[in-house]
Amino acid sequence: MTKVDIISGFLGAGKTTFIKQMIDQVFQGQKLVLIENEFGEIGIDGGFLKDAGIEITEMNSGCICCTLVGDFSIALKKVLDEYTPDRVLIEPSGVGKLSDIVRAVEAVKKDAPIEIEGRIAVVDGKKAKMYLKNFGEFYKDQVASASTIVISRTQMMKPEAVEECVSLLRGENDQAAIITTPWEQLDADAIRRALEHKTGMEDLLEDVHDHEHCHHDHEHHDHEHHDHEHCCHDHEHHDHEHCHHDHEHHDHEHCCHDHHHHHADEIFTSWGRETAHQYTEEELEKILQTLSGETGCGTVLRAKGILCMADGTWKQFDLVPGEYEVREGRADYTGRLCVIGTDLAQDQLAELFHLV
Ligand SMILES: Nc1nc2c(ncn2[C@@H]2O[C@H](COP(=O)(O)OP(=O)(O)OP(=O)(O)O)[C@@H](O)[C@H]2O)c(=O)[nH]1
Repeated sequence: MTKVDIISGFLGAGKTTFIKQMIDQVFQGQKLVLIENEFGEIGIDGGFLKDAGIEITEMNSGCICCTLVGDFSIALKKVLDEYTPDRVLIEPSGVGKLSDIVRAVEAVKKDAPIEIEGRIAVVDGKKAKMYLKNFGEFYKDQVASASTIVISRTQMMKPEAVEECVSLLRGENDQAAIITTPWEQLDADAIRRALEHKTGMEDLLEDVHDHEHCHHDHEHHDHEHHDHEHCCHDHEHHDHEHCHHDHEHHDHEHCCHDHHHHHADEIFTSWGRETAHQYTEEELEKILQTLSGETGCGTVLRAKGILCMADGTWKQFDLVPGEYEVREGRADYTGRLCVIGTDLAQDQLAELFHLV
């Protein structure tokens, strides 16, 4: 019997980081295959997992959604035949719907001995509210379809903000185990318990408490709402809000008429480049600062890349709104970068990265 875990989560939520932690702590000694489906991305994450001896299959032909469910089922079957793994980890694109992937995996059950263990949604705790509001169609599906919700970045959040986030998520899913503990404090047993979702009596009581709390919270914390908006770039928020009226409308339709829903590529676009351009540290810093804030290039939701620096070293970067990280990287065959968002102005992005 091959176990299957699906690790969904919006753009930049922390899926890859959490998968890495699970591989290190929870799935040691198991024969693993990771199936990744990135949205318009050049595979930038793969390196460390390959080093760890994990077999990686990338599905880059498009976002696994209703139209690709059949293709995905075939790809999964192929992986099962080829590697006979103990466990398959599936990392869908950030804008994929968890329910679509579950359906695709379920379809393989009749042909192969598999069992879905974890339906995981990784959620960036600092952005859950904004994203639920602005990208509800994709976001809600991930949260609502999950058996375990993993909140990232809780170590950077005030306890009240974590509680508020839990309440919001509970509003979409009152069954899932919700991991609120900062990841560096999580050990294998804690993760395993959450994945198996074996809640003891105390956990159950806590759930009830959280749930009650949730309604209460919704009613009275408008001021908190503004705080949150503020930390996630007010301007962007308004942009999103603007475009979201439409989405909300369709969201509603989605509930009633499934065929009216959006495909990820109708809403999100990606821009990627390979480049031999060499950047100074200051240049890169400035670009990332611009990109994580008011870009004037559209709404940037995610960017990552690996670039050659003027001093011959390589730097890898990861960016979500309001936050970015630069790490030492290993030389690649050339520099590569990718930006995902809505209404992206590609020419301006090229200019920002000095690629015109
Ligand atoms: N400090 C901290 N950083 C985190 C946490 N989760 C994610 N990150 C950072 O957020 C960035 C994005 O994390 P990834 O694991 O690549 O996110 P992802 O969901 O795989 O992103 P996609 O590539 O869009 O699918 C990285 O820079 C991570 O180091 C967390 O809990 N704490």
